[in-house]
Amino acid sequence: MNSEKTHKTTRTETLKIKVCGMKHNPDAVAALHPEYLGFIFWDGSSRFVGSPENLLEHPGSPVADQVPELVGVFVDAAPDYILRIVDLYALDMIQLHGDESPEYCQRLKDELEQRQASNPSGNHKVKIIKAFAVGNAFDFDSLTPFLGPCDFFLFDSRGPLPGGNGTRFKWELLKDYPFEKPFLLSGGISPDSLTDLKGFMNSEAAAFCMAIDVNSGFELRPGEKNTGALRAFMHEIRKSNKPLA
Ligand SMILES: O=C(O)c1ccccc1NCC(=O)[C@H](O)[C@H](O)COP(=O)(O)O
Repeated sequence: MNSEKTHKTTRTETLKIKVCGMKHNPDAVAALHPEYLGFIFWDGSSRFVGSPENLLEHPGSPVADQVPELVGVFVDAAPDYILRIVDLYALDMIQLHGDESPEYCQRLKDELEQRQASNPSGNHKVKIIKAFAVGNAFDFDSLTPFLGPCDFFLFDSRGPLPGGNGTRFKWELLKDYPFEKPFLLSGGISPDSLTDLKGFMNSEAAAFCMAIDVNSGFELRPGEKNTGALRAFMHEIRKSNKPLA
């Protein structure tokens, strides 16, 4: 076994769960204690949480008992818009789900760090997730410029929409992932994915996978999650959720 392989089969963290596309029942989903809850701030999505004007009428967190970390999902949005939503919703993470460049990500990171530094009570670091759409092949080297500005990567399936397409990509492509940057696995995950997920979790492709992202595969309608299906799914994942030795 070469040293690269030895290194890549050591997953030391248990996998976390992100439930994305919250709109109609965020509190019920938060009560299941996923580690992350995602809210879509792109008005082309059927899961769009509302216009900034609506949000201004309801400032503060959309989740009453805010245990999970809150993730705002944006698609090629103006940085000022993102920063406004970060404040309104007390976001913990920003997920960039469009064609944002490394320079854009860096500017956003700088802005967030400046705001953190100028807030005397603020040790709250807002993290950046950059999402990438994966087709039949993927050039991981193209991600090198994103390593500095981004805290996490997210791999989703390429499709007609920027996200929420409900389709899977070939997870085995991730065995060629060359970085140590933790990533989220996303795209078309549903209750039917459990067997494949267990296989994935035990494969070297999952070495740097930090979370599983679920969305349309657990919906009663766009933005309303099926909490029964989620509870059963999360139980199964957590039961078999051991880091590799
Ligand atoms: O979910 C959406 O409507 C959406 C729209 C535009 C950009 C991103 C969006 N979702 C972001 C996510 O993180 C989803 O969980 C991810 O795309 C996977 O969705 P699905 O294939 O439905 O599981």
